[in-house]
Amino acid sequence: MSLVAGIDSSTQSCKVIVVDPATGAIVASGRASHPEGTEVAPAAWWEALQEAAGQVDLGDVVAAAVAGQQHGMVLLDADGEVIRDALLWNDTRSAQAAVDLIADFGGGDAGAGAAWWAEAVGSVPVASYTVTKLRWVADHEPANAARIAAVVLPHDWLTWKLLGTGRIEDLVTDRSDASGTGYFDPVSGDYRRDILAAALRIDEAAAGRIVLPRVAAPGEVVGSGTLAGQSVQLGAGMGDNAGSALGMGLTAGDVVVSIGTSGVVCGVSDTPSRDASGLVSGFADATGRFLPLVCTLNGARVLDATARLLGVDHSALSDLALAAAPGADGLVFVPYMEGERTPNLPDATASIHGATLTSMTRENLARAAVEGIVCSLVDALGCLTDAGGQAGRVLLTGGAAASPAVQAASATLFPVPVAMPAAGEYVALGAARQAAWAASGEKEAPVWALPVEELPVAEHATEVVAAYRAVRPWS
Ligand SMILES: Nc1ncnc2c1ncn2[C@@H]1O[C@H](COP(=O)(O)OP(=O)(O)O)[C@@H](O)[C@H]1O
Ligand SMILES: O=C(CO)[C@@H](O)[C@H](O)COP(=O)(O)O
Repeated sequence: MSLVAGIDSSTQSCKVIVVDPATGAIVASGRASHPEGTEVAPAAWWEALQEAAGQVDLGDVVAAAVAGQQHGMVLLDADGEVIRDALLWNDTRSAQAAVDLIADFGGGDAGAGAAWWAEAVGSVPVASYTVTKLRWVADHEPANAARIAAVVLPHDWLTWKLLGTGRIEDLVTDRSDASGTGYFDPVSGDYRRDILAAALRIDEAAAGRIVLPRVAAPGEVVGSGTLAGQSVQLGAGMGDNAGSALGMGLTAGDVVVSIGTSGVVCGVSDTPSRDASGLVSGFADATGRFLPLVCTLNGARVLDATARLLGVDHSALSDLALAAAPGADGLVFVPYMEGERTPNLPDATASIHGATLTSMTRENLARAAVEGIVCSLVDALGCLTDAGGQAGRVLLTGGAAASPAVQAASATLFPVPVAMPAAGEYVALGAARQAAWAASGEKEAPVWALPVEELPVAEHATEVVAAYRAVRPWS
């Protein structure tokens, strides 16, 4: 039987799954960790991919695709060598570059600049986007900037490594990941060389000579490559959030809430999003549609830190949280531990409110951390719907979705029903689905069932969200 492989090269790890293309059933999986930090040598992703792929039998695999963490800036010189470590989506050093780029295109006026960006590329820059990282390199590392021959994203670079030609002219990407760069218009499907030029402070002729990966069509075979010794056909790959949307076969009205390193709320749409407030990113999906998305910097790692502090594992942290009453006896945790992206508060820190001699218990702290993350994503869902997004149901996914306490808090805090897709790696599954699509040569992706469990509809704990909103540092 012919099989396909899906790869999820995300912030903390690389996962490889082997899938039956007829049903979408996962027959094998492997995983390897990525290094800590917001600045990473791309070679570490390649090593992790080899390690994870080495854990599974690829003998019958005929096609593969890579989904990757979005926005990371990978700079290549004319020989295809990496110029400096990649700056990841959660590296906030380019926050001022974002402010400057907005002002530059608004004649010095931030509001006009934001409107210009939303119209030009669907999103208003924040530190996460590749374009701001390029400006940062131009301003702080001119010698590196002068060597740039190609700019790619993590998934583009891995796909190119799998293709194995070593020629930067063979770099390829897809519309979903290109739409997170800040210099690609997801509506026209064209790169904006004028924006690239402005970001790097070079003229447009020079920007025109920089190789940007060719934007392949959804379902296209971009070439043949080698995955851990196995010859495979390669799909174009995608950004990881477009991957989970494709893996779940997302339809209008269903909203993915992912609690991985990032917190993400997104849905598919036939129409582009152009939110000049900057809260909603107007990305593309991996099928030819759009993927309006709200992303926070503080997802599962807030629970990692809380569990570490309390000296417990995730299972015990969940037990502690469930032992406390909803609202944690007034303890409120605003989880902006890594600064925040939505809202754009790159220098923010986390804060704990309502601590008294009685409320400051281990149970309440665990509960407040869980509720803080979920409330930040309730805010994110509000951003999406305020901008016109539909939300009939939440599909909860990402590493922290395995926590019973997170599931319980989600069921009571989101204002719409919450469902749990059956345990699975949906980003990698989306990549596998694209690989199956490419290998089939069909016009549409194969249809795979999505088993879900609806979480019991509990009474909505609006007072918990209200208590959170009363103390978060914005309104
Ligand atoms: N049962 C759990 N409860 C809470 N957090 C968890 C649990 N299992 C894993 N995590 C956390 O989820 C994160 C990994 O999720 P994942 O979606 O794979 O992240 P990413 O895609 O960003 O690498 C880690 O921070 C991990 O500690
Ligand atoms: O920046 C974004 C989306 O805009 C993040 O969602 C990254 O794509 C990283 O994803 P995870 O590793 O947290 O899944």
